[in-house]
Amino acid sequence: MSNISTIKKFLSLVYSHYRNSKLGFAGLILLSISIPVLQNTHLYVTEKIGNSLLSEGLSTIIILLLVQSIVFITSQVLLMVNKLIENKLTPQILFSLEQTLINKLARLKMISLEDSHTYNKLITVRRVIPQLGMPLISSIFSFFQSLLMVSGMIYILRNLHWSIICILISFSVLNFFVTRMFNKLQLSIFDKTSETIRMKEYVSQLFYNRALAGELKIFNLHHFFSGKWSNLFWGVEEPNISLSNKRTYLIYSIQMGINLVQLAMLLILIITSYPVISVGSFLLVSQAIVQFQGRANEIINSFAHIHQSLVYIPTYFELINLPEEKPASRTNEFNGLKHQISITNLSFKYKNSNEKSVLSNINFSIKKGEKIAIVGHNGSGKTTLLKCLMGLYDNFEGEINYDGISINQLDIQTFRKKVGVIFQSFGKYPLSFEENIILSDISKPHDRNNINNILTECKIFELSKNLRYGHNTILSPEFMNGTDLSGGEWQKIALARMYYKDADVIFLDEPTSAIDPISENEIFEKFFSFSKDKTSIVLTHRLGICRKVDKIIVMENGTIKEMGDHESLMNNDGLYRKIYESQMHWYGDEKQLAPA
Ligand SMILES: Nc1ncnc2c1ncn2[C@@H]1O[C@H](COP(=O)(O)OP(=O)(O)OP(=O)(O)O)[C@@H](O)[C@H]1O
Repeated sequence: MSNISTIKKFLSLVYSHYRNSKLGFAGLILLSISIPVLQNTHLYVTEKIGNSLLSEGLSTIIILLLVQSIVFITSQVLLMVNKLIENKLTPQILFSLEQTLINKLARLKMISLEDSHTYNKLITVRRVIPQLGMPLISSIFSFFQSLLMVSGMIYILRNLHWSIICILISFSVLNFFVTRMFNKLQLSIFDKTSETIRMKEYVSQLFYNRALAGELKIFNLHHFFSGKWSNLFWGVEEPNISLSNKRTYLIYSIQMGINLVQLAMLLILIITSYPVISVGSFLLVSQAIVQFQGRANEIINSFAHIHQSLVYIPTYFELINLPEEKPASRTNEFNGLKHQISITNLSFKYKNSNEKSVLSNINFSIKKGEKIAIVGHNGSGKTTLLKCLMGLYDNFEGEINYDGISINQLDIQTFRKKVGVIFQSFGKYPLSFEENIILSDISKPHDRNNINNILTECKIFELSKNLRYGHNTILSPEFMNGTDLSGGEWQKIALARMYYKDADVIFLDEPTSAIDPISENEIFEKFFSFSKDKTSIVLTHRLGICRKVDKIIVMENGTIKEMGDHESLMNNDGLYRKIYESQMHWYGDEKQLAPA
């Protein structure tokens, strides 16, 4: 895409959010024409005043002074209006650019959200986004405004020798190339350090993370991480400092050169024109020479900013154009499972996992209302399988069909409305106790009785009553009057959150890992009565629940190692029996164990 069309595309994106601010944009265009005209007029009147000092009467001089004041005040008023419009549009445009990005993130495919390239681009864009909105538009206006002024000044300087204009212009051209070179160097530093910047931000967040505060103290990690942070900090800053120093030396040297040349020109002007030159002409030409360079620098700076933005705008568009998870083919509404979920020859690999399949050739089916447990050692692929079944990854091989329809063709909105989940690392939001529960379906009308019933089912009704502000207590001690819950209490909140949603297919990824075995038993009894007609898939390392499910899937290295109910797997004398035997004392089940 050419630079012009990139800018056009970006401006039309910005403008599409501001159809109502037509007046503001029209005002900016009008102002960018009238301000330089007035400023050149001011210069012209200054010349007239200078020329009148010796030759004209007092009244003419007073009139000219009045005209000069009016021109000056009007241009100040216009500059003020210009600034007021910019003040109004700056946050609005920033808001719309950020909002577009946030909304895009919500629609991105899970696979993009787990890709480091996406995050590198995000960090770049989030850093420069404040420069891409109104500052870019201002630079475009300022570029044309300064061009207009410089043209006016060239007219004023027309009587000087052409070489003077050429020298002035050549300094500006030199400035332009220097700025361009530094922009390029800055960008390459930015590209090279974006991963380090992200790591630095991640490490610095560790110091503010309440959940890690204890671990950092006990393992005495503060020193280790602050050393790491310090290396990362200087790893990012050192190349910038060295570049900034080079830039400063060069820019100031050029500026000093310019000042010397300006001085030389004025001397030449005086020596060659004395005593013919009038005071007015001398004032005009000397001001024009100085202002010419100032304006030429503004042209360079605005151009440099436009040029720099042109480097980042494509990254913004790359993010905006990342594939979304809602292709047109997803038209089949899902109103709940009627018959079964069938998984045929399912294989999956992560983009960054060295071509190694995390799931290989998985085959099984789940009938409506069945309760399934998926067990297996760490890293055997359980969570990945769950994410595929929930439709979070669509780049798998094989088939996942809900009632015969491929999951990749189900309408996402209706499908997600019917799916409930508790992830291993579920959200612990700094919101009130009640908000933490109703988050799973915020569109549902508020029903206090329903919420209380759910709290009773999840054994947290008493807890909610004992909190300082009851249901309104903020579950985060970092905030005023906030409090925290234990790991097990948080898991009960997550269960309550899942119950609150009227889901039809339920996925639980280790929902009770932090709950004591007795409460776990009670919770599962309740869960099975709650989910009587629902289809549930539970991932767990604690096999107590497996005695109550219809089917157990035992996974190893991304494949299904065993499948069946508790009795048949115990008779198998395989992996399942081995894991179960190691845990059965938790469930008082020693007596039930028959020799294989
Ligand atoms: N986003 C990812 N990118 C690359 N590899 C991943 C990603 N997520 C998981 N893996 C890898 O896939 C394999 C299976 O992980 P998964 O989380 O599915 O296992 P699991 O059986 O749920 O483990 P656990 O019982 O510890 O939760 C692991 O080797 C893991 O390192």
